Amino acid sequence: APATTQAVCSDGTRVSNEACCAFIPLAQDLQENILMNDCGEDAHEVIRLTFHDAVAISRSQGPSAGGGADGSMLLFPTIEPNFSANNGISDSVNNLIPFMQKHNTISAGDLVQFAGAIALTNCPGAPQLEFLAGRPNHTIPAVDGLIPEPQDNVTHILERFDDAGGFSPFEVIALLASHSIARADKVDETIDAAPFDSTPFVFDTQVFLEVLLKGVGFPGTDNNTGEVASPLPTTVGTDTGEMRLQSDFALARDERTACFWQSFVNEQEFMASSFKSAMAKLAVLGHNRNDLIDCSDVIPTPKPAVNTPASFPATTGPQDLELTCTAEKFPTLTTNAGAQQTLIPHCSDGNMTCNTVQFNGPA
Ligand code: HEM
Ligand SMILES: [Ca+2]
Ligand SMILES: [Ca+2]
Ligand SMILES: [Mn+2]
Repeated sequence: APATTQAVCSDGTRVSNEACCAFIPLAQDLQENILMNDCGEDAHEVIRLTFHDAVAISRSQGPSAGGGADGSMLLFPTIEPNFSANNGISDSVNNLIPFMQKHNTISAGDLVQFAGAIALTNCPGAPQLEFLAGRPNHTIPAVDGLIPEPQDNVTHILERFDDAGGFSPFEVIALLASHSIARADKVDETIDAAPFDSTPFVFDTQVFLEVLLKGVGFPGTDNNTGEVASPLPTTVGTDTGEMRLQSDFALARDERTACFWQSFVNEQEFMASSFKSAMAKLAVLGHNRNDLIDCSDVIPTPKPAVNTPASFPATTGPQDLELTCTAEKFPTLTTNAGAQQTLIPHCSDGNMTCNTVQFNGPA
């Protein structure tokens, strides 16, 4: 039977609840004014913000520690963005603050999670996230110390995710699919936008492969907290070499998580659906799902996957794998041709300076 719908928005979109209509012009505004249909820097930063807003909640410390996915980062822009684990988050906070005034029926918590879901649709291969609306604006700033840092050990990271929202080790690794579309600006302040995999504009499984390879060097300086050697460190001009976070390195090799990590290599659908499930949990931290309205029908279909299998980047190969999961067979993958490391482009369109937006703001 055809799906029944409860409301038709002014642009003709059919939605299950009239309350979802307000998000359609917001999506358009976000794309036109910050995201520009690109899986670039601004999209990445907003996706990181969904995590840093949501994970700041604690089952052991109780409600006074923070309200989870509540938009506190936007509502208290001079407090949380100053925590060291949030270094760099001010860019996305300042970019989103103007949308609170322009779309003032939408709460800050909804804005953050919705903007992240829209940003993700710009990344080929990403899942269409669930989006639930109705997070209230009554909230408090989170306390410092709740955001995982790359120098944290595996025990600490797994305990933090459990304390935040009962995430399993499998769900933690699934969430790190996000590092397939991620670059670091602050871990090494001497370089800009150091990617965590060779395809930072595509939501693919390369990050799960590349973090398993032997590290050979650093894209910038070699003495940064939370960074270890990467397999593709060559930097030329604005094309910054790959950076590896110590936390990703450790999670890929630890006996509690290595098999989960390895299980995502070259498994695009499995990775995307596992990420989607874990993100559905993250996005409602601090709320009861049943109090929210399902507005998933306002999230567009993401750009399709590129559908190239995972492959060893040129200069690397199976001999560089550092596998600790013995329970699973590692997939057979091809190696890209080339005697030298292929540079990782700085912009998704191949240009040296990218189309990015930065609004000034209080953060
Ligand atoms: C163990 C947990 C995690 C740690 C230690 C961690 C750490 C980091 C660090 C240090 C950066 C670089 C920030 C900078 O220097 O600019 C980063 C970037 C990023 N992280 Fe994570 N992260 C974790 C989990 C997650 C999760 C669960 C998400 C899910 C949404 C996420 C999404 C991102 C994104 C999208 C970026 C890229 C931002 C950009 O390119 O500007 N991270 N992460
Ligand atoms: Ca929050
Ligand atoms: Ca990627
Ligand atoms: Mn960045």
